[in-house]
Amino acid sequence: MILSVKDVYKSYGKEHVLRGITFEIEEPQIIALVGPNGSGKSTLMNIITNLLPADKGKVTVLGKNNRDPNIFREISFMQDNTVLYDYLTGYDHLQFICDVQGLSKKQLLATADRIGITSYLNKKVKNYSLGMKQHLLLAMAVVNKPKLMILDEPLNGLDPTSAIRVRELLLALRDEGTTILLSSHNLAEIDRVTSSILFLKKGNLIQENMEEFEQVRYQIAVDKTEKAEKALIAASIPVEVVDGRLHIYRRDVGLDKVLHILNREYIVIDDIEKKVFGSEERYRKIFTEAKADELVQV
Ligand SMILES: Nc1ncnc2c1ncn2[C@@H]1O[C@H](COP(=O)(O)OP(=O)(O)OP(=O)(O)O)[C@@H](O)[C@H]1O
Repeated sequence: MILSVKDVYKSYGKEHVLRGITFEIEEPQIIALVGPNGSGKSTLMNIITNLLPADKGKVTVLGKNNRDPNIFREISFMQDNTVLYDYLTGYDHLQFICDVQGLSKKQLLATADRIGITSYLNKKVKNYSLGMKQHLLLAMAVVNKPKLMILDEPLNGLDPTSAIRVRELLLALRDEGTTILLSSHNLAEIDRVTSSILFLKKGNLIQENMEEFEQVRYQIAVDKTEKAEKALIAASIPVEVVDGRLHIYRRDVGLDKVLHILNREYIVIDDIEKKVFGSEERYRKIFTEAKADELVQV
């Protein structure tokens, strides 16, 4: 078991932020924690890493109680950039972690190189841009080669090139066997990296696998819509016609089969558009349409 969170409650005064959160991560993967501002994502991450005590509940990290300080040899926690010191350099920050954890200078420099921060490693953090700070925080989270990384909004403030780099880094780390629990408001990026999402709503958790809700729909414009629709229905392919375009879900059939049938009927294809219904649509459904009694406690 990589992470087990059991029945965790947390209130600030009368505000009940977490109302019995339970979930487990068994296999290495990237899993996202998603919810509106103030829904309790940072609170949950702080509790998992024992920076904040829960009112009730139990957290086990890599088989150890999260109160065991030794867990930080195998996990890391990337918080927001308020944890950085303006008058220290990036190198100083990394060196501190390396000193505490007995890691070599070679490992420090290799990490800086991997994250792409070598060119500004010796500058003071007060001169860093938001993106540079994010990269330093990531380097600090990676340097001890953790089995579990907990990342609070790692994609915040990154330009598209940096976001692509960080996404590739996260996928590479996952392939190396690292489990990553990350919070993000960037749902398009989440679609690209995660296999599972934990939606936090009103203190409860709704856990969903991307495979289960992600849908791909092809919208095809053809010269003879009615003829195409009949041919597809005759081949038992479910199709809807919306605004003169054929709508077909990938879960029902492969695109190659559809194209084969249209070709066979001498139907000319003007345009094909692929639409992915991912976490953004799911988010909208959960946070704007779902009623409280639809919430599933996992
Ligand atoms: N130390 C604290 N004292 C009192 N209330 C707090 C404290 N920390 C957080 N809260 C409240 O708990 C709720 C959850 O905050 P939290 O920061 O965990 O949310 P979040 O999902 O991480 O938000 P965001 O997406 O904006 O980062 C908010 O209503 C916040 O005001």
